[in-house]
Amino acid sequence: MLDENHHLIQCIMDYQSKGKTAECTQYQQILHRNLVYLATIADSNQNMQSLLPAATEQPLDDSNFCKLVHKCTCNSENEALVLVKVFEWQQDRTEVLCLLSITGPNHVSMQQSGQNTMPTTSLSMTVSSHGTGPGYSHTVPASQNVPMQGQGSIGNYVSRTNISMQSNPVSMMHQQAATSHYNSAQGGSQHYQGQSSIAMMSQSNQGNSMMGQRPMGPYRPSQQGSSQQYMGQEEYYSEQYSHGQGSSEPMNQQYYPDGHGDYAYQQSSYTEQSYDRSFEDSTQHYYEGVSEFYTVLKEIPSIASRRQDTNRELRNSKHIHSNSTQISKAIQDNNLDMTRYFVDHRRVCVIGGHGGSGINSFHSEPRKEFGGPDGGNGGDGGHVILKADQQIKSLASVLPLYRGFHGERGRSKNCYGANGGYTYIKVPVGTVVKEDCKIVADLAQHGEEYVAAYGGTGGKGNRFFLSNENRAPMTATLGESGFPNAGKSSLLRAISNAKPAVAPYPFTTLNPHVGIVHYQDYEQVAVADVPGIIRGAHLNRGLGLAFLRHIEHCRFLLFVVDLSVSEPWIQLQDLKYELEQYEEGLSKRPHAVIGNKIDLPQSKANLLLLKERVEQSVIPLSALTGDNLEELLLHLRDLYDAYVNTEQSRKQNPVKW
Ligand SMILES: Nc1nc2c(ncn2[C@@H]2O[C@H](COP(=O)(O)OP(=O)(O)OP(=O)(O)O)[C@@H](O)[C@H]2O)c(=O)[nH]1
Ligand SMILES: [Mg+2]
Repeated sequence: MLDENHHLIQCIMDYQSKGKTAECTQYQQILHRNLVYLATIADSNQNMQSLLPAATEQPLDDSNFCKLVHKCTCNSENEALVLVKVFEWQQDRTEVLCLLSITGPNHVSMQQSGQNTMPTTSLSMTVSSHGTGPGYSHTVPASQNVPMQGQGSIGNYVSRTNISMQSNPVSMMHQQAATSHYNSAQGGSQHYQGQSSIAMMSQSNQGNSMMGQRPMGPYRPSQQGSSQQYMGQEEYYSEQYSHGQGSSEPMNQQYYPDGHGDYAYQQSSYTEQSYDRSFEDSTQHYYEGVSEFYTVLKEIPSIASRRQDTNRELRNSKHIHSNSTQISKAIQDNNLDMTRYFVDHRRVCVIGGHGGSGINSFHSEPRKEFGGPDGGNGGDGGHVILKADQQIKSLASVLPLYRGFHGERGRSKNCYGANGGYTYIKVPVGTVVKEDCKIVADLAQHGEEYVAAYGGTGGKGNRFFLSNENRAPMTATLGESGFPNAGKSSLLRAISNAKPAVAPYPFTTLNPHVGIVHYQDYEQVAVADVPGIIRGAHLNRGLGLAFLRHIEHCRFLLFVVDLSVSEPWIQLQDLKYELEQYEEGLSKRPHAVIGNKIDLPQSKANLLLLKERVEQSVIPLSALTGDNLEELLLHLRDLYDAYVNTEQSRKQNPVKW
């Protein structure tokens, strides 16, 4: 890649000196893609991220940008440090999108954890999600907006996942390209702040990235064109193919219109059966007809995918297509050897759409000045979904990065924001999807789907927080990740016969629920599941803390935190802080910290970090699978016995259920 960038930069500088702006722009765009690609790798690499702040050079202007990249790229071959600045080319060209640092030693580890551990052509995608829960539907007449200010829910959460995809051999060129092992990128970072509670307490939650494990909900019609992105992609390809057929390629040959044609170049008589040809035959056939400006070159596979992108960019240029001889010469002059490979392995970063924000609005009209809150909820962010399609024959059309559509913000008159549409990524039948080196999906049938990134939950409008206690709530939450809460209700269901509602969105539980835990010696402990608490709850944000009065008489507390999100200790800190604000000393009652969702892949790492940061022991468990519930029950009993002993030593009768 660096080698390739080096060529590109030389071309750009050449063209600049010759005043050929069109060509120059074209190459700049290609270079930009490469750099964004590098940035994607950096994004998934902690080592590199940690280096980013160190590289704070001032933004460069258009004239010296290329020189900087040139210099840095050249340095990279001999020196330990490479700095690459990625600029926004289309606009003012001075905005630094990303600073990328690669050091020699770290580079090695980066390769291991990231891109270069991929055997051949691979890609990384980033994913983030945000969404909304269900809301109330109120019919409210005309209203007027009151100046509103959405109050942040507890934190921003971005679920980011790197996925490795392998297309199972269809035939043809797989033998060389594919290898038997794949390493997916490290899971990206997630930023989540939350709390959780048992009297049971836990924060109204965001976030988990159990993308592969959450059952996919029923289809929603695509509102912003779930398939828009893909369609756009198709348009992109079909456009370039039509150019491709224009002047430089034989008339009796055509590309598949679905993207794999990029590599599966065929003659019109070429049928599906042709895929069963031997590798050599196919290869030979493959390069027929493109010899005009593509030279067959054996190159390292990891560069091949980038060359394909470059190749695609070049062919996409009307200017270049109008003068194929010129581009052919340009490629040869600059040693830009283009090779096509069957793409059977991609690393993709997918980011779910953000949930729209809820709004804070009050209804008002003549003779009805105080009509009450009517701020609608935000819409859910759109999922990013991989879908097996038998028309797709390779992963060539899969891009390195997909972002879901965002949900719309809520409006006054209790109008809910529209949900973000789904984004579909079409992949060949037989595609295997991996996250963190684990196979999470095998799309073996046409039409099978895998939700790679969930859209986030939209925020709640202030209408949601209307209650008898608060007739004029000023709270509205921002759109965020729509991932489930910490699992307090799930836990109560697991350890008792209580059946509180469980759902993958915040504020599922609106009122405290009590369940009874039975022990073999007929002792019983009552456990209360309370609504989630968000940061600022003591200021009446979210559902406030009013419900905590129900648990003021609880003798001990169970703090349930979601281990599947990053920095779970922040959930704990926030929760304790809010309790302390509600009643001094409340957070210091005898308590236990429960790390829920230990069944999720990223939880184990988070558990270690959490244990380092909290003094008391943490009980890791999974309310879903029942893992380690015994430890909780024993600890609960210890807390209970300690309470009983304390009361008895004070010659008081312990309160028993
Ligand atoms: N993978 C996994 N998912 C879990 C676990 N516990 C709960 N969940 C899921 O997390 C989501 C939220 O669970 P709830 O029990 O409703 O969470 P809560 O803390 O009660 O949420 P609120 O009532 O909204 O505050 C649900 O989709 C559960 O299936 C667990 O141990 N592992
Ligand atoms: Mg609940």
